[in-house]
Amino acid sequence: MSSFLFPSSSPIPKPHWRGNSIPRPNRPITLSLLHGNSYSWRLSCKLSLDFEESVEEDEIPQFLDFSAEEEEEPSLEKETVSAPTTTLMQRKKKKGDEESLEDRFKLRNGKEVFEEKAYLVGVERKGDGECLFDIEESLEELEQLADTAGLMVVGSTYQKLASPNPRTYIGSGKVSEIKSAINALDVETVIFDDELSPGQLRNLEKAFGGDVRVCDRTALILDIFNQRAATHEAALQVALAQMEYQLPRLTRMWTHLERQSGGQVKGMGEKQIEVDKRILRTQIGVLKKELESVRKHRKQYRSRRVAIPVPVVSLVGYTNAGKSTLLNQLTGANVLAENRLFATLDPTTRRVQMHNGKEFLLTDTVGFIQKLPTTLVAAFRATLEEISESSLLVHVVDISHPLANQQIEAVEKVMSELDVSSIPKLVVWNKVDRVDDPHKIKLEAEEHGDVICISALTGEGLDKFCNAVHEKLKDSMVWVEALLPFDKGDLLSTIHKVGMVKETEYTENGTLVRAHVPLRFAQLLKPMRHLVKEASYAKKGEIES
Ligand SMILES: Nc1nc2c(ncn2[C@@H]2O[C@H](COP(=O)(O)OP(=O)(O)OP(=O)(O)O)[C@@H](O)[C@H]2O)c(=O)[nH]1
Ligand SMILES: [Mg+2]
Repeated sequence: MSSFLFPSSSPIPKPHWRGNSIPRPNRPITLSLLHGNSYSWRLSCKLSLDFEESVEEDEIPQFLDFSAEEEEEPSLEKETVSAPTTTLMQRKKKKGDEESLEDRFKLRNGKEVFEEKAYLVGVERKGDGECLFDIEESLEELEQLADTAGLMVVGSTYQKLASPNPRTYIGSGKVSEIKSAINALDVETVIFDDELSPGQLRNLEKAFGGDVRVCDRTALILDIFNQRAATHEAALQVALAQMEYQLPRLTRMWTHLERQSGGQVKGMGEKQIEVDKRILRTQIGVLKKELESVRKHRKQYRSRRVAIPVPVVSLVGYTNAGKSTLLNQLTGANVLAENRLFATLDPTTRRVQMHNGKEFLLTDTVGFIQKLPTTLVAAFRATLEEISESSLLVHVVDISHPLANQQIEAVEKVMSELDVSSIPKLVVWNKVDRVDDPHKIKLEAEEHGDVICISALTGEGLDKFCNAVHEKLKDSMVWVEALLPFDKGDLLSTIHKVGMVKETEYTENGTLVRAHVPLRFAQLLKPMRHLVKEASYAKKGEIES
């Protein structure tokens, strides 16, 4: 566990342990520490249990179930036992369905997670032209997100409203309807398609009863990012985004104090909330400092890369569009590419060598999604800054997706927030092997003019893609004439690799090159460009005399 998330002295989390299987001697068991009130926090660790005495099979508890009470905790903490712990046990006993419960532990993102039953809820805003996806499409995507997070979606509903209800997001009738569905379908988590305010979250939890976890799209995405974070920097960024999300939502945690004491300690809960918030703010500060130092290191690495005059091309696009598959195809890299959302969080850069000997660096990075949480965009800004330093942006589109147009718009919306409008762009329609009528799609692409059709999976169109990249890179190159002395043969071969050579001429003082080269490289060639001027002045002088 990352110690910055839940230091043992912090009263913020309500740790709640769940074991994944029936404990038996010498059999490894995975314990998951779940946060009681939010879906956002989870830690898993594997351990083996030693039984001190032999016990009969039927005496062995069917599921390990620890609450924070068993640990040395401050007394305030002891009073807050997470409700879902008992729910899971009761539910299991109630159903008597031991095996099916064990079956619900699934491997997700390399981690074992308990596949909770989830119910999805959305609101369609009447007359809202802002929304790119209609409500059913948005809920479908939410289902994919839930699946990626390791949840089992058992139902969904939505309501058309002029604007979401400020108290409960949905109307009271809908709340009752969902309550019935919770009972009928044995729902453990209700996920809302929009970010809920702290008040809405609290009221909904109250309305559904303590057993049910209520979370929103943002918490779900943060949870996926948390599961996916593979590097230290990504983990820090996600933890920061989670804490920023959590900060205004701390309010509900201590309200039980007032309830339990019949109001005698009124105000105590509020005091504790302030303490919690202060602790969380301190942790946020520590995280930010740690992130800064990690970033400093990455910057150093990047500046070393900048010294290499190879143009950088960044792949951007909606999550699952095929960016990593394209990088893998072109470079033989081994970036995880799979049919789940947010497979990639960290930027990966590889060198692409084209058939004609030209080279460029290709960077794959985190995918976008509609309603991307602002806390995440802010936390990942540094990672996304890599994009703003590229010579070319390649927007990868999954053209086989029924919502390709909406996805394009969603990507453009995020890009407009990133201040990259000055960088040349190339649009690539990927997965042409999956469309019903590839011929029609290719004709459409031709009509658009600036679109390349490819299949990153089969390799179709990749040569055309590389040529288009090279042509586009010319936009970010500058025209130079340089006289390279004969002992600078290495520079000449670099110009051939990264630039576009129009002509070379061998003179008695060296090779005269006329070419388009990346701006950074043009600066490196400055002394040799002066040589051209000097040579032409000298020539002019000779003619005149
Ligand atoms: N049929 C087909 N499938 C593809 C193609 N390109 C990618 N895929 C599949 O689409 C899924 C997503 O591919 P990724 O490369 O992981 O997508 P990504 O854009 O990197 O996704 P994120 O990292 O989540 O942003 C994988 O199952 C790929 O095999 C293609 O050209 N044709
Ligand atoms: Mg990827």
